[in-house]
Amino acid sequence: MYIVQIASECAPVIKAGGLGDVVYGLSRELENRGNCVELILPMYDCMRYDHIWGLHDAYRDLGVPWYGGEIKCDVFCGWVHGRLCFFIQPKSQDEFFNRGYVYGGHDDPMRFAFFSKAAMEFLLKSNKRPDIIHCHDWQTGLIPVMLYEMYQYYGMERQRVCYTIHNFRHQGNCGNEILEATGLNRPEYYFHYDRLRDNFNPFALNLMKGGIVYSNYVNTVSPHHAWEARYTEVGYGLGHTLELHQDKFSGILNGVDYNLWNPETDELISSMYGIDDLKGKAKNKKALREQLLLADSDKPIIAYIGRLDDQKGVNQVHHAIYYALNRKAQFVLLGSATSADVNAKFWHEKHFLNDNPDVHLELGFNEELAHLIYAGADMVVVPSKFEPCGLTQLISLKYGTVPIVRGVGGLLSTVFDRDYDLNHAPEKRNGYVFYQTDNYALESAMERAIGLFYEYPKEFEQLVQQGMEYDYSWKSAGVQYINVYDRIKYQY
Ligand SMILES: Nc1ncnc2c1ncn2[C@@H]1O[C@H](COP(=O)(O)OP(=O)(O)O[C@H]2O[C@H](CO)[C@@H](O)[C@H](O)[C@H]2O)[C@@H](O)[C@H]1O
Repeated sequence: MYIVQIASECAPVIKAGGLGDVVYGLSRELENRGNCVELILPMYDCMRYDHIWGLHDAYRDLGVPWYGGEIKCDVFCGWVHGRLCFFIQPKSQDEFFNRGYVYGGHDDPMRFAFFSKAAMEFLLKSNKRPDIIHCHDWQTGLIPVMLYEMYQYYGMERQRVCYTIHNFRHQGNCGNEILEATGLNRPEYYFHYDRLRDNFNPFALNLMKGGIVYSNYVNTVSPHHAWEARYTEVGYGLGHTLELHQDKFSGILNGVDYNLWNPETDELISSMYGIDDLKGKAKNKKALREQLLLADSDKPIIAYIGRLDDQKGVNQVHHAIYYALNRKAQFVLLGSATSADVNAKFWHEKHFLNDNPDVHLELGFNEELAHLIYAGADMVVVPSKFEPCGLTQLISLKYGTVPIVRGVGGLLSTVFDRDYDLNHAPEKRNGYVFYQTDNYALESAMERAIGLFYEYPKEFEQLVQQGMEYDYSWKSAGVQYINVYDRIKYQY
């Protein structure tokens, strides 16, 4: 099968979070299964160009219709760790992707609507006719809309779209200028509730809703979150739309790319190790302490890695730092804030804790350090308010780092409480789970984990190994996505 992935991120060349990991890892898995996979991405100025091999011209002066005129784009092509990627670089004064950031512009819907339009023009004009176009999140929600309403009449009538939602919180709400810009026009048509009109703001279009309505198949990234999105508030207003389109909606649990995330082969950590030899893990703990200037001691290291965002339960992340310190544990945080106030709060905290030898807060994005933390920490906390899948706990399990998570979304489907999970035999349990959003719930789970570490080290080590035994690779998800593609390929 010929599959084109269109997305705003692909690790490691451009990664703001888990979306990038998934786009890369899934593409690799699909190729390993004998499919031809290509990726289309924006050409950001802030990409990790050192991860692109053989970057060269693929299409000069691609004319992309925009507001009745056109914007010329150059399309470059190169390999990102073996994946063939096309990068779209618009030549316009808007400088859509030359701003030193991936997201965060006041005109983000316009930037990514342009990207979506340009990706479709590129497919059309370079005569690429994939069996499947796989789009991700609101940034590419307009692609199935444009395919169905325009491009099928230009010769792309056989292409089918799979649309994956990684985060319902961000839906790409915008006004009807997007319709004018992309040439879709006809606001009276698109502003219908059955099409793109936002379910709650009658004056706004919703790009994610467009993706749901027009795609041949829609999924989110875990079965439990698929249920939550339909029936609880974490669908952020799209529950009714999902209900209407339930026959083409499901949840497929993400995998982790064990080529990149595997302590037995990871070159970014200080000492490689496997399930049968955890001495290497102890060396990484030492290396982590040395790198972050933490005191050498017998204490466990508890970590948090992730965006510092309301979704991730920032207040509980903050609480976890102090609880860990009170309970004789060390704490390492690696995170980048998504809002100015959270950023200020954690910078304040970093200064306040600067001289404490048991804590290190690293504010920013650092892929290399993330590897060392996964390898060197004993436990990781994930107190998310909602979590469509969550990769942190999956990576942690592979690195023998015990996850302490809130029981929501994909966290609930992948972490099984050592003391209380009645659905799994004791030897299949792999972490700690709490449910409520208050600090006591988090404390009780942390307390149990720290207690086991100090009081029953052998049992703690066994828990570590039980976690490492889990296989959360892309194998299973790869099969499920191919089944979806097969199902929609001949659909009319
Ligand atoms: N400061 C930092 N420095 C280095 N690395 C960092 C980092 N902050 C985060 N990361 C890395 O980024 C990834 C984050 O994965 P998450 O699953 O938490 O994704 P996120 O919430 O962004 O994405 C959404 O999409 C993914 C993918 O579908 C879903 O799993 C998730 O639930 C959903 O919210 C991990 O690989 C983590 O190590």
